Amino acid sequence: MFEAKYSAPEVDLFGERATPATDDDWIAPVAAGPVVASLTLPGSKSITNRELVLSALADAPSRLRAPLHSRDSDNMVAALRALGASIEPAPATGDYGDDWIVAPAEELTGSTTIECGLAGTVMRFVPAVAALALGPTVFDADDAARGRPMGGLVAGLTALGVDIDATSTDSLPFTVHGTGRVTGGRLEIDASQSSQFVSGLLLSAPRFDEGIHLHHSGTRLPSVPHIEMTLDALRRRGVDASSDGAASWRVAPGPIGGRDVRIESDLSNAAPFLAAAVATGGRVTLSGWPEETTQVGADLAHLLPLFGAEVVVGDGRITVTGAPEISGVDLDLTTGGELAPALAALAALATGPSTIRGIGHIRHHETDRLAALATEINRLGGDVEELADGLRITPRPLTAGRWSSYHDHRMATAGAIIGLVVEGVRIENIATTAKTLPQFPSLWREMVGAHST
Ligand SMILES: O=C(O)C1=C[C@@H](OP(=O)(O)O)[C@@H](O)[C@H](O)C1
Ligand SMILES: C=C(OP(=O)(O)O)C(=O)O
Repeated sequence: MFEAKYSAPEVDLFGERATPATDDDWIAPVAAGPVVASLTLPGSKSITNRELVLSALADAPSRLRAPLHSRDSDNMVAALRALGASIEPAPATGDYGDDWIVAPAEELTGSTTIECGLAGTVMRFVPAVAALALGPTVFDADDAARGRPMGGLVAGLTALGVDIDATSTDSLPFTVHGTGRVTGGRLEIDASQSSQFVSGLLLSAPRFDEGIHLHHSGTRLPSVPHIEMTLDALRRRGVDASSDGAASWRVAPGPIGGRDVRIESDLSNAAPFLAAAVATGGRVTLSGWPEETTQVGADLAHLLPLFGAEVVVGDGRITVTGAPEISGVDLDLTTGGELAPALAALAALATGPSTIRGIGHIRHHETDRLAALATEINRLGGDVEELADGLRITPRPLTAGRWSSYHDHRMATAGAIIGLVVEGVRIENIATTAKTLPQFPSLWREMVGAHST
């Protein structure tokens, strides 16, 4: 379970304004004017955790350069070590901590317990690895994450002949009784609740006797770019992996190569920082912005202009310049649901109404994000209506108040965006940002405080 390794700083974060209240709430730093800042963000959660899994299943050692060090990636490292992989630090080649050298296990062994924490990538990617290990592996998670859906993955692995004990087939905890091999072959699953069910099967599939020919049978498929990220990561390691239709994928059996991989910055964690430029009419530059990527956060380059911002991408950087006013938007975010909290926060500060659709699945993220965003924005005086698959946001003047995080890093950072321009927003459990960005409070302070004009 989570230890206080990544606690929020208790010290003054932004002059007197950020002195913590009598409880542990974090007073969101208010921008004294347009925020003008340049930053580099740590590595991508989604790429780091895919590369860790592939490195642990590879046929030779790998080096991961500039990986993310956060609670989600630490949980992934611990999980793969528990199954027998060796993961050792090597001198840093990035700004945010050691590289990793990963040596695959000679033979994966179960008889262990894996704590997934709050990480969807651990609970959805590692069960198939455990099926390839010999012995039982128990999977559990924080109470807050035990309710996250697992049904599509459990049903898929079970259909492949993997023995899984569970009190509920749709959630943790459960035990995977690994036998050291999985036959694989043709499989149909319903991944409408999470693309991670698909990625979790594809990542281990080169090690299945017959690989996999996977079909999604549900009505909708969220977060498709994350499936493309999985296919891309497999191909870069020499695996024959492809999609043969919008909801069908093939991975051939065969070796996964060891690689020297540089992890890109996390472009989804870029969302609140770039949103700060939009919220304050300022200018924020992030370096480490890849020219080509499968990260859905790259879509911010065309999403933020819809709010009135100007965006320039090039030379490994993105610069977002906010306009004096924020426009309302009408967006379908089916492919990029993890960007929704930051964009909903901007919509709440806009001059006109917004609708964000295609994100029913984010009810299954760290919390029901549609309900959480509506509740928290409305608590500050906003007017947000929950739709079946999205939010309708009508801007109203917002006032000071408490913002609950629901153990959700992106809820905490959405509150920080609003707190830039609404004095007295107190964020409960800012430490939950450690899930993917332990440096959030200090980077935010640096951005707002040191560089405001
Ligand atoms: O595979 C991944 O790394 C992810 C897939 C997406 O999950 P969903 O398909 O559940 O939205 C995304 O929202 C999550 O943050 C990361
Ligand atoms: C949905 C998210 O996380 P997870 O990888 O835990 O699903 C997220 O980071 O927005």
